[in-house]
Amino acid sequence: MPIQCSTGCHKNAVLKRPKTGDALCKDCFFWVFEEEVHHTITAAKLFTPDDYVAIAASGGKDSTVLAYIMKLLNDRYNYGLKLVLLSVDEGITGYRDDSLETVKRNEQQYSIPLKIVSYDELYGWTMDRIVEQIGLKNNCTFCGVFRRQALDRGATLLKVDKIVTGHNADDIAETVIMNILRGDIARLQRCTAIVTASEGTIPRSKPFKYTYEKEIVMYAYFKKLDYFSTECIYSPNAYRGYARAFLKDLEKIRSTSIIDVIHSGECFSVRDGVKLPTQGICEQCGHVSSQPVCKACVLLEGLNKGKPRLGLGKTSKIREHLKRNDENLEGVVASDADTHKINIPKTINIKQLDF
Ligand SMILES: Nc1ncnc2c1ncn2[C@@H]1O[C@H](COP(=O)(O)OP(=O)(O)OP(=O)(O)O)[C@@H](O)[C@H]1O
Repeated sequence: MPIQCSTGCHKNAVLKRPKTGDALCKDCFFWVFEEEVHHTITAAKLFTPDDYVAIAASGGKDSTVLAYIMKLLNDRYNYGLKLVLLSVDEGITGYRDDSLETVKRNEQQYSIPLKIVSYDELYGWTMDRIVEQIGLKNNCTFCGVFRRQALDRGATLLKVDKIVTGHNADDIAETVIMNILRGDIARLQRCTAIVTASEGTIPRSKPFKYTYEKEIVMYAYFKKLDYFSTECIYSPNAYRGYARAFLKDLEKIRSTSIIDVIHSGECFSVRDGVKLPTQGICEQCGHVSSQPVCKACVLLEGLNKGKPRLGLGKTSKIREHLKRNDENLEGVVASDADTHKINIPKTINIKQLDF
């Protein structure tokens, strides 16, 4: 016998909400999903009228749903935002070129203009070439550091006021766990912030901070959104994979685990007097950095000097060498043994969800 939607709308339920366990029909699910994101946006005052906002768009499920919902809420609630899609082409043949085709279709489907910046034009390197140098291990470090800066650079070119990313509640909870396991209190303090903004950078926010990944997948599925679902061919998911697996296990026992971990992260505070890194400007490229030379410049220097592992080891030592323009970098370059990898799939198959 069909189960009725728990809102009392008299329609049949088609899903069980992962966040609350409620049985809902499609329309009521769409409504609660959209209203929760609207609540997150308004409660945190993420935007002001006339803001020009770049949606960081990879073509994946999170940023595709984000682009769709930003447009929907902007129209429904008259936020008064001017929207633009901003994509970074990391130069990964057979992956990013295909996902960018999806973003190009989204540009037409949602009538939001698109700007693409590439690692090749910004750094003179594509990820394909970086992987040729460094191999599959550690390549995510390059990609993550370069992408962060590339988004900033693209946003500066566009002269936007704000950037939004599709980071969801699961991503944030994983980051909390990773920072605890690494004892990284500086990042632990920052990682749950819904807006990150340091002087001289364009503020970034996460409207999906409280949105479960499973619900984003369901929303995209029932709305039949056009998104790219293949995993990155170079990403074995590194350390994050362990945190992800741990969180998924917790979620099976207790559905609120994701939000609970985020709340725990928010409750941490650093004792007065504990020294934390301060943000400054990179001496080489002028971008924001907590070190005299930013990580992107250190990594680039290594690539250009034919020492791609530079920057993967103890960064303080490497920066000293860079300062002295030291050509002999032996002994400061990380070995393969410094990293641990695990292969855990990131996408959720909608058929595996518990309806
Ligand atoms: N190449 C890119 N260009 C623009 N934005 C990106 C790119 N890669 C990632 N992002 C932004 O960072 C967010 C988190 O990226 P992550 O790599 O964790 O992917 P994800 O969780 O699979 O998200 P998505 O489903 O949107 O790809 C994305 O939602 C998007 O907003």
